[in-house]
Amino acid sequence: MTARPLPGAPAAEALLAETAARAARLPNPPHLVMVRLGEDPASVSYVRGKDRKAREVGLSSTVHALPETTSQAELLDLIARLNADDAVNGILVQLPLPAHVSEQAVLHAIDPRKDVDGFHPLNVGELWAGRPALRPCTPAGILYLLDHYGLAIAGQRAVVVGRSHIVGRPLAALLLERDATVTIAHSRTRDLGAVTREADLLLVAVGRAHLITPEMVKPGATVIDVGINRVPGEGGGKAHLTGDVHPDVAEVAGALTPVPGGVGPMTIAQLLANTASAAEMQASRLLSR
Ligand SMILES: NC(=O)C1=CN([C@@H]2O[C@H](COP(=O)(O)OP(=O)(O)OC[C@H]3O[C@@H](n4cnc5c(N)ncnc54)[C@H](OP(=O)(O)O)[C@@H]3O)[C@@H](O)[C@H]2O)C=CC1
Ligand SMILES: Nc1nc(=O)c2c([nH]1)NC[C@@H]1CN(c3ccc(C(=O)N[C@@H](CCC(=O)O)C(=O)O)cc3)C=[N+]21
Repeated sequence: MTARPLPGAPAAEALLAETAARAARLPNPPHLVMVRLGEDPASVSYVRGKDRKAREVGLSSTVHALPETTSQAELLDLIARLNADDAVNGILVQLPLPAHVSEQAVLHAIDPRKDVDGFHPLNVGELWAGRPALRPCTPAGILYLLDHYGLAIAGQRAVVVGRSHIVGRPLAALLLERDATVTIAHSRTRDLGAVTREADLLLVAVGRAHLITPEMVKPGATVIDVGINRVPGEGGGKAHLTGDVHPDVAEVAGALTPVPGGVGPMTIAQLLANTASAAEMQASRLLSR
């Protein structure tokens, strides 16, 4: 048996088309502002990809590429100006930040109504309370992908491997909201394979190439591979990307997302959908004040 592939592109295209239609209904194109510090190649490439897609769907997008040495005070000052600017609907500060800048201070500073990453503590709290709010892009994008392919969530045994604030924890919250029975595994989990083998729906966000091997997967399970690992090319050849899930898992799983081309495109599409949501909420607030 070989697992049904779950490519991100068709699901991402559907979400991007919905977003373009919502953007066209607003008086002005939703405006996303992204801020990055330094020249980390992965961050440069991700921000460029988001900026390009934003324009494709009729959003406006501005990138502030600041030097690595930018002080925390300067960054907080920029965020304050973006918060106060009614022409800015969404703000994203690319992570990770340099060590001299407190991630917590930055994420607290962003106006929760413009927090298109869903990382502000107010939005985190609303998420766990099951109330409407801006939701983190990778987890929300994964749920959209599951729905797009008609894969069941309610009543399923879901195992999330990884408990980061950007993927694992919010993903667990969204699955719980959709009535899955959720387990969160992490680096201190004993006998990881025994836990993952219980999963009808296995979602892996760790950042270790090929951590999940076939004997760790229940036959027929749906496997979502969030990991993005850069593997240097052999003998100085070109580097390539690989996931947290071993390719042989395709022989056991019922369905499996590829890396690249799986969850990554969903993250970008969801970010733009969140920007449209933020703009819609702000437009209705401006009308009523
Ligand atoms: N496709 C996409 O859109 C995105 C992809 N990513 C990718 O997803 C991966 C995870 O990212 P992120 O969540 O930010 O990573 P973090 O490094 O923040 O978190 C990794 C998590 O994995 C856990 N972990 C580490 N080793 C093991 C192990 N051997 N067994 C079980 N759990 C383990 C850690 O546990 P503990 O808490 O105990 O330390 C931690 O909770 C990365 O490859 C990243 O590049 C991230 C965001 C978006
Ligand atoms: N404030 C903030 N918000 C984020 O959402 C955020 C962040 N910081 N920091 C880093 C992580 C990572 N992330 C990805 C986005 C797109 C792809 C993506 O498009 N991946 C392509 C491949 C891209 C490539 O070729 O390098 C794919 O999987 O097909 C991957 C990873 C968002 N993150």
